[in-house]
Amino acid sequence: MSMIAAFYGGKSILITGATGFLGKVLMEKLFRTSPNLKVIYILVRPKAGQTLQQRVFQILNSKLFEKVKEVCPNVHEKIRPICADLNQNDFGISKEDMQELLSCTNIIFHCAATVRFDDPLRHAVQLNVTATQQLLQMASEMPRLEAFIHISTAYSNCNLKHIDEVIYPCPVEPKKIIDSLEWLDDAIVDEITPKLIGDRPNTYTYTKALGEMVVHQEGRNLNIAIIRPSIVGATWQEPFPGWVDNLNGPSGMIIAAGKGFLRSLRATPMAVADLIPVDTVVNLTLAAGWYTAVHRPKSTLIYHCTSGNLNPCNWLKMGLYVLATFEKVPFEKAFRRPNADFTTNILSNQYWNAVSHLAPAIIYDFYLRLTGRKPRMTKLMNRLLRTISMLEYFINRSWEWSTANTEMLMSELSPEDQRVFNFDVRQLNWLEYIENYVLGVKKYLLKEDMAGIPKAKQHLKRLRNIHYLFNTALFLIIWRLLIARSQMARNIWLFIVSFCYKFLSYFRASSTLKV
Ligand SMILES: CCCCCCCCCCCCCCCCCCCCCCCCCCCC(=O)SCCNC(=O)CCNC(=O)[C@H](O)C(C)(C)COP(=O)(O)OP(=O)(O)OC[C@H]1O[C@@H](n2cnc3c(N)ncnc32)[C@H](O)[C@@H]1OP(=O)(O)O
Ligand SMILES: NC(=O)C1=CN([C@@H]2O[C@H](COP(=O)(O)OP(=O)(O)OC[C@H]3O[C@@H](n4cnc5c(N)ncnc54)[C@H](OP(=O)(O)O)[C@@H]3O)[C@@H](O)[C@H]2O)C=CC1
Repeated sequence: MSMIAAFYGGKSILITGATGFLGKVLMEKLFRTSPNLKVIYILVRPKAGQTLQQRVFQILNSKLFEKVKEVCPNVHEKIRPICADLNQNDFGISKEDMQELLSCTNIIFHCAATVRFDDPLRHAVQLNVTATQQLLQMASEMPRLEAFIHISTAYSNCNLKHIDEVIYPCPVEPKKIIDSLEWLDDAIVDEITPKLIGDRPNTYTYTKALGEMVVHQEGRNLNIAIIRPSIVGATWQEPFPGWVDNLNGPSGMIIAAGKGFLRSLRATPMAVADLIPVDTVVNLTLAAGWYTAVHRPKSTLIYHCTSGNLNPCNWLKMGLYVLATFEKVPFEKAFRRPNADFTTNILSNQYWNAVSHLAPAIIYDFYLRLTGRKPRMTKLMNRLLRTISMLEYFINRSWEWSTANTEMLMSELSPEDQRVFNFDVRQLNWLEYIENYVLGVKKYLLKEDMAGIPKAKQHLKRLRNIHYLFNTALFLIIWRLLIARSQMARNIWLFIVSFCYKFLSYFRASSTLKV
């Protein structure tokens, strides 16, 4: 019997960010392995014209939850959506709901965050810092609380090269930042943002670091653990391989490469591609929840959930695995054939951006205009280039994360728990994982049918022929222009023609002699 699964039985669990990528997988695993848990409270906001109930209904009826329904048929009764917006005071939770949460919650998993790299500082602080502070305040009023698990990111200290499982202080206290944002106007905040974030690349990593500091300072009387995952990717094993539902991190890039939009990338081929499957993060999170509640460590433990030091893979290998998978399972209606290069040089990257990205987009838009349609490719390409420029920081560096706490936790698990809540990334086969990831992107993000693969292959063949034809025509035009203008080009041309003629004559003569 799994001790961890048994521990969550009968518990009331509060999850923030349950409608997000990680939150959904966390909820699924909890219901599947501890179907006798009492209730999962989820803080949800109405969104995109959908009520809370509609959002929950959609999640529970998705493919991800198919297995859950077999082991926990009354899952609808065990999930309790609570209307909440983490940007509001007291999260805008009604008095009755708040009362229930305060008196019943046993475990908190705080996953909600803004993961956008370009969020204005004010918004990122509101969600990643102030909301965390408010949740800690709530937690301190919960008499039955056994553990508070905060999800951070391994990149919260990406300004360092070697990162230990400790909290690194930020120069300006989070409280001071929160206070000053109350009276500073947006223009001044924008002006001081680069100074505040310092050598971090964006407001996301900076505010996640501030969030950790808040947890450390204001959660002293609570049983807390912090999980720091690196780049979270599709599921590895559970509930099935390759599940993914948003474009963050590599998923968007896999689509862009598979559809032939992304043809070159400024990336360091040998830098470590620190991907971690979402189900691995969830297993570690649940194990940490159990350990924190049962063993009550004296200080806040931080767990690095990374792959680089245990089972490293670099961007070159990952890129080649992705490209190899496109050969077997191509995406439909590609713009160009998937084929990409990594470059580390900024100038050559700009050249390839112009030649491989912008020029084909402009030519295609010209064709759309000619055929009376609205041009859209250049706009799309510029958006993609902007996204890539924000990811470049992460694909041109390597970090070393120590994993002593994570390894300690693994050793504390029974053999059964090591199997059910497996977070040993050493067992991961990257090629197999990437194949399933690409397949998952095709199925769950692009909603493409496997029956369309022969047609997609046919389409790629057509694109290859167009590519050859285009290159040949371009070569001939340039050559013709050169011959018209340069004596040297004419001489080379005459030399090639006479050489070919002599070669053919010799070949013909020798074959006549043989007969
Ligand atoms: C030498 C030889 C080599 C040969 C081999 C070469 C092979 C190369 C093949 C290439 C194969 C590729 C596979 C490898 C991938 C490499 C890249 C991997 C990148 C990894 C990055 C890791 C970062 C990790 C950081 C830390 C991790 C975390 O803690 S947080 C999680 C990460 N967070 C994010 O990823 C958020 C990023 N997103 C944003 O910040 C914003 O969305 C944005 C700034 C990117 C865009 O903002 P904007 O306001 O313009 O648009 P928005 O409204 O958000 O969306 C507009 C449309 O764009 C779509 N979208 C959104 N995000 C992405 C995305 N990441 N990728 C693609 N598209 C995206 C969005 O859905 C919208 O679409 P529509 O609705 O259709 O308009
Ligand atoms: N994805 C990754 O690569 C990594 C993620 N992480 C961390 O993991 C955690 C989960 O990330 P992930 O699941 O990928 O992110 P998602 O963007 O998929 O999910 C974010 C969640 O936060 C919720 N949320 C955002 N704003 C509010 C708000 N104002 N009120 C209520 N809820 C809100 C979202 O709700 P809604 O659906 O309503 O928008 C959603 O449920 C985050 O803390 C992130 O920092 C760490 C490392 C890597």
